[in-house]
Amino acid sequence: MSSVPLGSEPTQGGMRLVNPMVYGLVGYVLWRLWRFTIRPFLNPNSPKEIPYTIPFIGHAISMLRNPHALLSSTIKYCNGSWEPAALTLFGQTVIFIFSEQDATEVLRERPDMIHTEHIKDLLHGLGCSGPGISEIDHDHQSKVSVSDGKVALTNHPSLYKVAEELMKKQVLDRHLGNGLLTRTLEVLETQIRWGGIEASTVLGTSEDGRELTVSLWRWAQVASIRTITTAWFGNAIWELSPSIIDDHMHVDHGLWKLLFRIPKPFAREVYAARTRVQRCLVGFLRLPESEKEDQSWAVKAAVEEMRSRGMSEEDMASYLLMVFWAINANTFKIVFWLVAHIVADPATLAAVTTEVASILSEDSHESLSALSIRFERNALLEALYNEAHRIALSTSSARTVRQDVTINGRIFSAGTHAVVPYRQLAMSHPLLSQDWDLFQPERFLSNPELGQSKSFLPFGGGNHKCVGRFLSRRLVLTFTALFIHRFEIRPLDGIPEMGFRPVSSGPGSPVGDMRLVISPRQEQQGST
Ligand code: HEM
Repeated sequence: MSSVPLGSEPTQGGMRLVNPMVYGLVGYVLWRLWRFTIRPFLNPNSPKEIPYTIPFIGHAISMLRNPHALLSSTIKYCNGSWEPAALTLFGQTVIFIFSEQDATEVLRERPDMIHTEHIKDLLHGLGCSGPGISEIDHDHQSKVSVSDGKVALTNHPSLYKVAEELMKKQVLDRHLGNGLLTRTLEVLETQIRWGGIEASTVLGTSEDGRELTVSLWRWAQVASIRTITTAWFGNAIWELSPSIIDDHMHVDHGLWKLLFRIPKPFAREVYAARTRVQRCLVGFLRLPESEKEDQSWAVKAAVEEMRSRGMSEEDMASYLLMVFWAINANTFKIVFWLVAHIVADPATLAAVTTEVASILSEDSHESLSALSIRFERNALLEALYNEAHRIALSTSSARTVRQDVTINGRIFSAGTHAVVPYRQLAMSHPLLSQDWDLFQPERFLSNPELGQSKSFLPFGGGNHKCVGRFLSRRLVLTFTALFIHRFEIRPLDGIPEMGFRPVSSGPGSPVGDMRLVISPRQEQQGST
């Protein structure tokens, strides 16, 4: 048998294969050395960069799988210093802010950071065209004739700025705000009547018809979304689309797919739901004014503004879809967690029942608005409400850095994004983080100022703080108080686990449901 000498043909072919692999490996090692050792050494004031394995993809897969686990390990990697840390998500550098001091700086109104890049991404995800996004995002100028045939330039602020002011005025102006609140509570009240329970909420009826088994998750959705939507858009919207609540849920659930621009074949459900809501909103735009006289002032004014700018009906519908999503995305989740935690603990249920009964017995002729203020001022209800927000926290605020800026000694480079994840921000506070996974309203009861802590921002902070925070609080507390006052409640399940989406669109949602057996309280039939 003749032996094959070393260095003959087959080995050269092997070398050809091996060479690119060796070059690749060397290149990869050099890249890591540069990126995670040399560069940080040369830029000691940049936020700490968290190493990753796959270039471009960075931490995106971990973020999609479990955002909070990724952020916890990031904080650990920084030795629990709560320093800002940079993660890479699909080629973009995102600096996560964890401390109260840094969050306050990032959230305050400042020229070097903008929040509209994220609004543009959201609008794109909700189907708005390029020209529509540009109209919504850009200030522009137009010529107007002045005296003697002369022409002057006049400034038009972007639609987003105009519409943001309309929203603020709608909820914060005394007259407009009170009107909206009254309407919200009126509709809400009809959702918590034995005779007003929506069929989709009911899972079963006892033989004698005196008890119903209901889905708490569905009830929270239906009551909140129906209430808020009716108060903002008026009743006619329900005639245009009976499925709008389910469609909203699909959009909310799959929003991250729209934001990450996942192709349609892999995200059919969310694209189909988005199309259905858009069609409904186009229908809403086409309704004669006489059929939507009960719409809110802000929606009417925003539509007039969009029409005066000559926007297409489709882009107007995408803008309204963004409003529809923003006003409806979060409140029902807090309703769910608050009621779930109260009814799961007999002692808490008994205490709340007593408190609510005492508030309601004080003056039986009080308006719902006046009652809702008294629910809000009740120390126990307030502590429970804050604790429900704390345990479900998952909202975040995002800003884009326009030009290099130094924040508390760290340089944030132009083009990077800064995100304040409110769950981790709260975890940086010793009282909020203590026994994090346990529902302990006592932490707020014994420290009433904790609810105002700058580490506890479920509604965001700074200039873009949620405009619906007061309305949402009234709605959640009024729902909870009347629900507990009007029904005998027996939970069939324990409190479900909390699930979080890859791109947080608000508080966590339950994984599963909580079934409740309810019957009307004898003494409540016919009264409040
Ligand atoms: C539990 C309920 C809610 C939570 C947790 C919540 C949370 C938030 C957060 C964190 C922000 C700030 C986003 C940022 O900094 O970019 C925000 C903004 C906003 N929220 Fe809410 N929200 C809730 C309910 C509502 C309701 C009921 C409305 C409508 C009445 C509403 C309307 C808005 C609007 C219009 C903005 C944008 C404000 C701006 O950019 O200036 N929200 N919300």
